[in-house]
Amino acid sequence: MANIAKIFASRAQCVLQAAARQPQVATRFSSSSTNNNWEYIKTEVAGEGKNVGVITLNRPKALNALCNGLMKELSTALQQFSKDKTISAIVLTGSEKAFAAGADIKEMVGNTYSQCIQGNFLNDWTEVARTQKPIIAAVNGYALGGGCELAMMCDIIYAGDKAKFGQPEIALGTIPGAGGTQRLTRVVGKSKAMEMCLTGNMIGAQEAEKLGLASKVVPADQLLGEAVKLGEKIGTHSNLIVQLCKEAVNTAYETTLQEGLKFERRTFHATFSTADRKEGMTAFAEKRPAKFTNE
Ligand SMILES: C=C(C)C(=O)SCCNC(=O)CCNC(=O)[C@H](O)C(C)(C)COP(=O)(O)OP(=O)(O)OC[C@H]1O[C@@H](n2cnc3c(N)ncnc32)[C@H](O)[C@@H]1OP(=O)(O)O
Repeated sequence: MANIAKIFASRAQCVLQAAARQPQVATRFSSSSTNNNWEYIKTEVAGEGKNVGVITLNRPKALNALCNGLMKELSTALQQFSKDKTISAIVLTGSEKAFAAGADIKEMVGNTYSQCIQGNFLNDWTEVARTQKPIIAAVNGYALGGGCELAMMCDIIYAGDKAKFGQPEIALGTIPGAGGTQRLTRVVGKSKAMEMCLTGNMIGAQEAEKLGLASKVVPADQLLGEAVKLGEKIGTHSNLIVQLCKEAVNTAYETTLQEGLKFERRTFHATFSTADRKEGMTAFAEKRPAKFTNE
């Protein structure tokens, strides 16, 4: 028992991310501190405290179809924001017409079975789901196929009121390959996931919210601002504890209830090895705002 507590405590120390956070105010963007030598994406930092990393998929002519080059840039940008101690949360967005219209059909049309197997096609997309910091998908327009799967790899989905989600791979003679049959089913249940995957029919933003796929629907032109505000709100808390909390929620999708409850309990116990847990509770008792140090 003591050993397990120690493992979790040391893990808590290992994932330490120091960052100065600022209170939530208006949304502000700046690209000055980020690398913008990208071909398929744009990156910037946003928020009053410049602690929200924003990645915009930027391949408008192909409705942000997720070609290899785009996915490689996305992975790199996610890794950069993950390592950046000033960043508390990441927003991933696209254009007003398309978050992403799926994997690039023209790029994969000539793929053979042996190439897919030997290259483990689409495996590198999992970088998104492996990211330790919270990622908010801000979805306007089409999120289809790999686009819907990409949104579901994020932690929270905010949808613009014209967003459309779907898994249309069946119409191409294939099936979802990056989580569409798995993550979607866990979120919306078998009947709806089966209907979407077997027909290729899209659902709108309101229905996505009703089903729990999106947590909020906002007017399209306010979407990015709302997503950044959410990132800023998350950033007012300890980055360290946010990371542990994200891991605990994600564990609910990976394991049995009993194992998940055990993981949660031990992670909860591990927070008692952190300075931020002590500070959070002390600040409450002293009726003052907490000053987290991510330790
Ligand atoms: C993980 C896997 C296996 C997958 O994701 S498979 C792909 C799943 N996604 C899809 O099947 C959606 C494919 N796209 C579409 O059905 C239609 O483009 C939409 C989204 C309904 C939009 O329709 P429209 O508004 O009429 O735009 P449309 O003219 O089709 O698209 C604009 C351009 O983007 C291109 N494009 C759109 N989606 C694309 C995709 N997934 N891959 C490659 N190119 C794509 C399209 O070919 C066109 O290019 P061009 O102007 O050179 O002809």
